[in-house]
Amino acid sequence: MVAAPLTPVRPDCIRPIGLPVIDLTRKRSDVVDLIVRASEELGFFKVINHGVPPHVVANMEAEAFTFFAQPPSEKLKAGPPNPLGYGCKNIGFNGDTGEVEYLLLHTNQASINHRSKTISKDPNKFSCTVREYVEAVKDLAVEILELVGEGLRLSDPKKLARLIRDGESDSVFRLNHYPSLISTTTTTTNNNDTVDKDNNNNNNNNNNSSSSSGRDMSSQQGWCNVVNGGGVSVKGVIGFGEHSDPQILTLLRSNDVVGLQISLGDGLWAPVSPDPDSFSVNVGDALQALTNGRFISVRHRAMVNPYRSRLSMVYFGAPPLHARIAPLPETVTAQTPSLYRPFTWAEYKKAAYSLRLSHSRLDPFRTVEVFVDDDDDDQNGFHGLNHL
Ligand SMILES: C=C1C[C@]23C[C@@]1(O)CC[C@H]2[C@@]12CC[C@H](O)[C@@](C)(C(=O)O1)[C@H]2[C@@H]3C(=O)O
Ligand SMILES: O=C(O)CCC(=O)C(=O)O
Ligand SMILES: [Fe+2]
Repeated sequence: MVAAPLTPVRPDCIRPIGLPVIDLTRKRSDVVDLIVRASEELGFFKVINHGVPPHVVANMEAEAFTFFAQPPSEKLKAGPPNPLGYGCKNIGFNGDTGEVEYLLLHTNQASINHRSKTISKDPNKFSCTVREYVEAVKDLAVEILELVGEGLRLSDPKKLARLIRDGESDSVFRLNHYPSLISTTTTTTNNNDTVDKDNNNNNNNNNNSSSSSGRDMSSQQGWCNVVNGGGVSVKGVIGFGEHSDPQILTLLRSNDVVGLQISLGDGLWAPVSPDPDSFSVNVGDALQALTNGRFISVRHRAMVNPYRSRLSMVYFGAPPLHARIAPLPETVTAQTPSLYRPFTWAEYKKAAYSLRLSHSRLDPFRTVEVFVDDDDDDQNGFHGLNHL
C-alpha cells in the first residue's frame, strides 16, 4: 500500500480569466487609474495602441527567427551565456533548465555592437534592428512609468521613469525561442515531472492561427536537439519555469502562439492570450520594492506549444547598477511601514544570480519576516498575494 502524502498536493490548474488590456490612447487619467489598479491587483496588464511601430517589431522578429533557424554550430558561436549571449536549455548558473533557447543582450549600444558580431552574418543590420526595437520599447516603458508616477502621486512623477531612461541603465533584452515539440522530440506518454497533472491544461497551448511572421518554424533545423530519452508529454512542457523578473518593468511581445502564463497563486495559472499587436507588461521585483509592496512582481512562466514554435521578445527595464532601490517616501506611512531595506541594483542583481529561478528573491531584503498563510480558505484565486 502506498502511504498518503503528508501535505496535500495541489496540481497546477489553468484558470482562463480576463486580464486587463489597457488602451494607451484613452483619457490619461483613466489610463493612470487602470495601470495602477492592474499593477496592484495582478502585477500584470497588456497595452494596446502603444505607439511601437509595427515595422520595428516585424524587423526584430525576422532577425530573431533567422538567428534561431540556424544550425546549432552557428548559434553556439554566440554562447555560452555569461549570462549574456546564446543559451540553450540552461537558464542562469544554478541548474535551472527549460525547453527554450535564447539570446540575452545588454541594451547598451557598445555591448549590442560587440555581441552582434557573433550573432549575425550582417552585424550592422542586426545591431541596428535591436537598437531600433530597444529604443521603441524603452520609450514605451518610460511612458508607462511616468503614468505610474502620476498614479502614485509622487512629488517627482518622473522619478521612476528616469531610472530606466538613464544612459547607464542596466536594462537587458532577451529573445526566447520555444521550438514546437514536433520539431524537437519524439513525444511519449512515459511522463516526467514537467507534465501538468490537470486535464484542464488540455489544449491550453494550442493555437491554430498562423504566425504573425507567416512562418511556421516547426520544421526548422536549428534547435539544439537532444533526443528525448526521458520522455515529455505533448501537454504541459515547461519552456521557462516559474519566476518573477528582478528588474523594474518587463515589456514582452510574442508571436501569436500561446505560452505565457501568470500565477494567480495557489497553483492557479492564467494563460495570456497571444496578441502580437499588444505588449504584455509586468511589474518586476525592483518596482515591488520601490512601491513598498503596493505593486506585485507577478510570478509567471512560459509553456511550450506542442505544434507551433513560439518567439518572445522581452525588454527588462532596469536602473543603473549604482542606483539605490528603497520604498518611495510616498508609499511609506505609519500604517504601511517600510517593507524593504534599501539596496543597490548591483547588490540585488548579484543576489538574484546566486538563486534559482523560482526563488522569492525579495524576501532576504525584507525588514520583517515573511508570513505565509497556508490556509485553504481563500476562494478568490488571489491567495498568492500574501507573498507580499
Ligand atoms: C536562474 C536565473 C536566470 C536569471 C538569473 C537567475 O539566477 C534568476 C533570475 C533569472 C532572470 C529572470 C528574468 C530575466 O529573464 C533574466 C535575464 C533576469 O534578469 O533574471 C533571468 C536571468 C538569466 O536568465 O540570466
Ligand atoms: O517567453 C515568455 O513568455 C516568458 C519569458 C520570461 O518570463 C523571461 O524571459 O523572463
Ligand atoms: Fe520573466
